[in-house]
Amino acid sequence: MGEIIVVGAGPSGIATSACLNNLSVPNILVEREDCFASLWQKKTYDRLHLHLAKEACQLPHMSFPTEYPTYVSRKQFVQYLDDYMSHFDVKPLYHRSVECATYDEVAGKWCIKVRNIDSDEVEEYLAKFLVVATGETSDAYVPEVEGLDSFTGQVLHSTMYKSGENFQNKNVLVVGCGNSGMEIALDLANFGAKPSIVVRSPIHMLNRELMSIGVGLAPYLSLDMVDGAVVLLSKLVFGDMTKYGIERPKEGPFLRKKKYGKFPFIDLGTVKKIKSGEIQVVSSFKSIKGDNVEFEDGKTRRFDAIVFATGFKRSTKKWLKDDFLLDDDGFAKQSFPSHWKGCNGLYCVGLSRRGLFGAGMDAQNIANDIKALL
Ligand SMILES: Cc1cc2nc3c(=O)[nH]c(=O)nc-3n(C[C@H](O)[C@H](O)[C@H](O)COP(=O)(O)OP(=O)(O)OC[C@H]3O[C@@H](n4cnc5c(N)ncnc54)[C@H](O)[C@@H]3O)c2cc1C
Ligand SMILES: NC(=O)C1=CN([C@@H]2O[C@H](COP(=O)(O)OP(=O)(O)OC[C@H]3O[C@@H](n4cnc5c(N)ncnc54)[C@H](OP(=O)(O)O)[C@@H]3O)[C@@H](O)[C@H]2O)C=CC1
Ligand SMILES: O=C(O)C(=O)Cc1c[nH]c2ccccc12
Repeated sequence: MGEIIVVGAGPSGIATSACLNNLSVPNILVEREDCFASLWQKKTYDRLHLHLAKEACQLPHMSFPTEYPTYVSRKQFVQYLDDYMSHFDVKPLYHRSVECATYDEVAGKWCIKVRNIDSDEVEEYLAKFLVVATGETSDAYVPEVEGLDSFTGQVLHSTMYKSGENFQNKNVLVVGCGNSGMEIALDLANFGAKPSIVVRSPIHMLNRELMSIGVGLAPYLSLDMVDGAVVLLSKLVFGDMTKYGIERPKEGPFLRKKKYGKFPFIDLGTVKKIKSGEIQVVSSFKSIKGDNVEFEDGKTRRFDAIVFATGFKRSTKKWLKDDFLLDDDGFAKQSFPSHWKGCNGLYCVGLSRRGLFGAGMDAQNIANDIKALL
């Protein structure tokens, strides 16, 4: 029994539990993995850093240590979260996977079925409030590809990739040119592999400085003006990339993020390696036969490994029996700023494509709302 159940001990769930503890509101935080921030501890690659300045990534009531760099490393971020949990007395129940949550109109409570992965028993919780903090990247997405099961080389999703250490001199196909794919291709090239990356759609190329300019201008200028400035600077910095097989979209990067949730690619050195030929850009592929990949442009090439950096999906709607709070893709259905509050004491945090900063704001809003309702 617990009046408040928070599902997911990533940054969002940790921040929510901390904000509730800060208001002396008891809560139970459940997590399916055996650790907190499992994405950051177990499902991201070694060289990863936060790609927004630390001021835009810290959780409520605790700044990053002053000695931290502007762009915090994965390990530093995990250490910060560990310190944050200790400071706010956040204690997740691990190896608890939520499998069903339904609202009991008569009891006026959420009935939550949680599988204890250690005992394989199903634990049942009744709660007045339910907070969904299961993340935008909770399930790896790998597209169906004709002949993939015939591929003789290594196949992995970006969540399984750690570094290019074991890929030296290997021909590696990276599928997907989001921030994961573009940085994994860079990492492979740095370790002496021979990466090719599939770019199937136009993409914007920014770097940390341009991103910072865009985020800094956003509160003062229209989206059009911010995008205009950032795209002009991007063209000055990166030049025309069409000869390398990369087009820019017609709509600006910040408009695309707002309209489609498409994050701009923030370059950390990939573009230079594409220009030098150390990273080859290839078109979409049609099929796989053994260790040969056939591309839409008719070319066939041999690869030793395929890394699917093809993003994520969400399975929240499979266990959460509610149609108001989340859309079918598992993102907040309502638009900012009231996206975090549902009906019958249901809330979501970190599901509005506004990153860690947005998740922190959601967490504080939810804790304040629940406190006022108790
Ligand atoms: C490679 C990568 C880099 C990123 N870099 C940045 C960045 O620089 N800046 C930024 O703002 N954002 C970044 N993001 C976005 C990312 O979503 C956030 O950084 C952050 O992880 C969101 O925290 P969260 O707690 O909402 O989700 P998550 O960190 O995904 O945590 C969700 C937790 O819920 C648990 N869970 C899921 N389903 C269940 C269930 N049914 N029962 C119990 N537990 C469950 C999961 O195991 C997980 O631990 C990045 C994402 C990726 C993949
Ligand atoms: N802090 C950091 O440095 C990093 C942050 N991130 C963040 O993590 C989140 C997830 O990023 P990421 O893992 O890159 O996932 P994304 O969803 O951002 O990108 C997925 C990519 O895969 C492509 N894709 C999907 N299916 C196919 C297919 N069948 N064939 C070819 N290409 C395909 C997409 O192309 P299309 O657009 O055409 O659909 C897209 O380029 C984002 O918020 C990102 O910003 C990720 C890595 C590093
Ligand atoms: O998911 C990520 O990688 C993020 O950095 C989230 C994010 C929050 N605000 C943004 C503005 C532009 C690009 C990404 C983000």
